[in-house]
Amino acid sequence: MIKLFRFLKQYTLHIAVVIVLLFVQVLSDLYLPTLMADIVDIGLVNKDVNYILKIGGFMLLIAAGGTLCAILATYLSSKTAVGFGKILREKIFTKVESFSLHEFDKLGAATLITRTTNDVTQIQQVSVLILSMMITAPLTCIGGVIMALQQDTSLAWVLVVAIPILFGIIGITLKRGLPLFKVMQEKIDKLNLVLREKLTGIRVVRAFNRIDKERVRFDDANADLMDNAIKINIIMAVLMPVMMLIMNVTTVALIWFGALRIEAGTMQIGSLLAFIQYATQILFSLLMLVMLFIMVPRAQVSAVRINEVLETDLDIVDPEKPKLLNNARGFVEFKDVSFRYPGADQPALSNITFTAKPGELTAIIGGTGSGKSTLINLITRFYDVESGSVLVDGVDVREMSQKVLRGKIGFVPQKTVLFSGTIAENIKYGKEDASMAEIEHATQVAQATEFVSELEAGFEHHIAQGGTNVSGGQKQRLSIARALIRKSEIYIFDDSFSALDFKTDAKLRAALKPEIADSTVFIIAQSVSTVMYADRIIVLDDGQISGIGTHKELLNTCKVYREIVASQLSEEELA
Ligand SMILES: Nc1ncnc2c1ncn2[C@@H]1O[C@H](COP(=O)(O)OP(=O)(O)OP(=O)(O)O)[C@@H](O)[C@H]1O
Repeated sequence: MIKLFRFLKQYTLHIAVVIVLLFVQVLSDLYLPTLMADIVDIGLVNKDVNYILKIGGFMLLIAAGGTLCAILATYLSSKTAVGFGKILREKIFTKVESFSLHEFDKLGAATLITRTTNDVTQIQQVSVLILSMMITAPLTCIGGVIMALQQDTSLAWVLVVAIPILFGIIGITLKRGLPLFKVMQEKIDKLNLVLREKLTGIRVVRAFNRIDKERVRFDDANADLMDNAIKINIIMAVLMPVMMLIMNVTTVALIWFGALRIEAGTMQIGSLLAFIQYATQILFSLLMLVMLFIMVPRAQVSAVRINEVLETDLDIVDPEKPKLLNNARGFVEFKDVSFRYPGADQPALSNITFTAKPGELTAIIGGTGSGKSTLINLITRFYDVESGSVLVDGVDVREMSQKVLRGKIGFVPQKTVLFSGTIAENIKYGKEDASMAEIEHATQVAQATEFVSELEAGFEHHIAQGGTNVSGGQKQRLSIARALIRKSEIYIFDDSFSALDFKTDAKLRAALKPEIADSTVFIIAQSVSTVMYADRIIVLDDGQISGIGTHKELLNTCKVYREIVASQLSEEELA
C-alpha cells in the first residue's frame, strides 16, 4: 500500500495539517482527566467553588478546542482519502486504456472493474482510518501511560495485566481473520465475473433455457461471498464484546484496588477517577489499533491487486522517438511476418509477405480460424509481430506512435460495437468535429439513411448500451458510417458486410467505391462474391498464405481458393 501513497503527493499539506490537528486533539484529551482530578481533589475537597468554576471553564475550552481539531482533521482526512480514491481510479483507468488486447485477455474485464471500484474503495476507507488512527492511537496510548503513571504508579500493574490479554486477543483475531479478509476481494471478483457473463449473455442464457443453471452459479458465488462475510462478522461480533469486557473488568479492578488505597489514605479520589479515564483511553487506543490491524491487511490485498494493474509491463508501447512518416499515404507492407498468441503452441500467422498500395483493394479469404482477423490486428498494432515486420508508409508500426498509426485507419470490426448515446454521437465517434453534412453523407454511403430517417428522433435516436435496440445489420451500417466519416488512408472491413442482405450489400459496395477509391482497403470476407473483384486476394490457410493474386490468377494457381469458390459459386458463375 505504501507504494500507492506516492499518489498522495498533492495532499501533503492536508496530511501535515491533519497530523498537527490530531496531535493537538490528543493532547487536549490527555489533559482533561488531570484537570478533572484537580477539580475533585482540590476544588471539591476544599469546597472552593471559584476553583471549580475556573478549572471547569478551562476544561470546557480545552474540550471545545479538541473537538474543533477533531472535526477539522476528520474533514481534511476524508477529503484526502476521497481525492486519493479519485486519483487511483484515474491511474487505473489510464493504465488499462493503454493495455494491449493480450493484457486485457490476461486479467479479464470483471476483475478490472472490481479493482477500479471496490478495491479503490477499500483503500479509500482505510486511508481515513490510517490518517486518523495511526497518529491518535499510539499517541494516546503512550501519553495515557505517562499521564496515568503521574497520577499513581502503584495501580499500573492492573494495566500490565490487561494490556497483554488485549494483545493476546488481537493476535488470535488477526490469525483467524486475516485469511478471510484476504479472500474477500477474490470472492467479489468471482461474483462480478458470473454476473457480467450472465448479463452480457442474457439472450443466450434465455434461448438455451439456462436461467436456472445460471442462477445456481450466481447463487453459489453469492453464498460463497456471504459465508466469508459472515465468518468475518462472527469474529468481529465476538471481538467487540470481549474487548468491552476487558475494559470493564479493568475499570472494576481499578476501582477495587484504588478504593483500598484511598481507604489507606495513599491515594486521592480525583487521582483514581483520572487513572480510570487514562486506562480507558489506553485500552480504546489499543482497540483502534486492532481496527487498523484488521482493515489494513484487507486493504493491502486491494493495494496489491491495484499495483498489479499499475505495474503491468505493457506489451505495446510507443517508441521513445517515434519516426515521422514521409509523404506516402496508406502503403501497407508485410515482410515475412509470423505471429503467435501468448501461450499458444502454434503460430497464428507464418511468413506473411505482401504489399498493398493506396487505390487498391486487398481481400482476405480463408476458413474460420485461418488467421484473417489476426492479420488485420497486426496492421492496427493490437498485437506485435513475433518476427518480420509490418510497415505502414515505409515505417515499421513499432517505430511510429500508435495515435498516428490509428489515425490513418478506418476500422470496422467483426463484432460490431456501438456505445450508449445518439446515432449522431456514435457516428461522430469516428471524427469528433464532424459536421451534420458529413454525418449525413457517411450515413448515406453506409446505406443507413433509410432506417435512420424512419426513426422518430432520426440521428438523435438513442442507442441502448451495447447497441441492443438496433438490428445486427443496422448496427453494422452505423459502424461502417463511423469508419467512413474519418476519410482514412487505410480502411479495414473485418467481415463487415455479413449481416447485410444481398441488395443492401450490393448498393453499399457501389456507394463505397468512390469513397474509398484513393485509400488502401482491406476486406475480410467469407464469400467469394465479395472478394472476386479485389485487386489482390490473399488466401489464408492455417495461418499461411496459400495463394495471392486476382480471382482469375488464383483459379489457376491456388487449390484452396478453387475449393472455396467451388463450394460457393455455381458452375455457371464459375464459367
Ligand atoms: N486472443 C486470442 N488468444 C489466443 N488465440 C487466439 C486469439 N484470437 C484468435 N486466436 C486463434 O488464432 C487463430 C486465428 O484466429 P483468427 O481470429 O485470426 O481467425 P479468422 O480467420 O479471423 O477466423 P473467423 O473467420 O472465424 O473470424 C485461431 O486458431 C484462433 O483460435
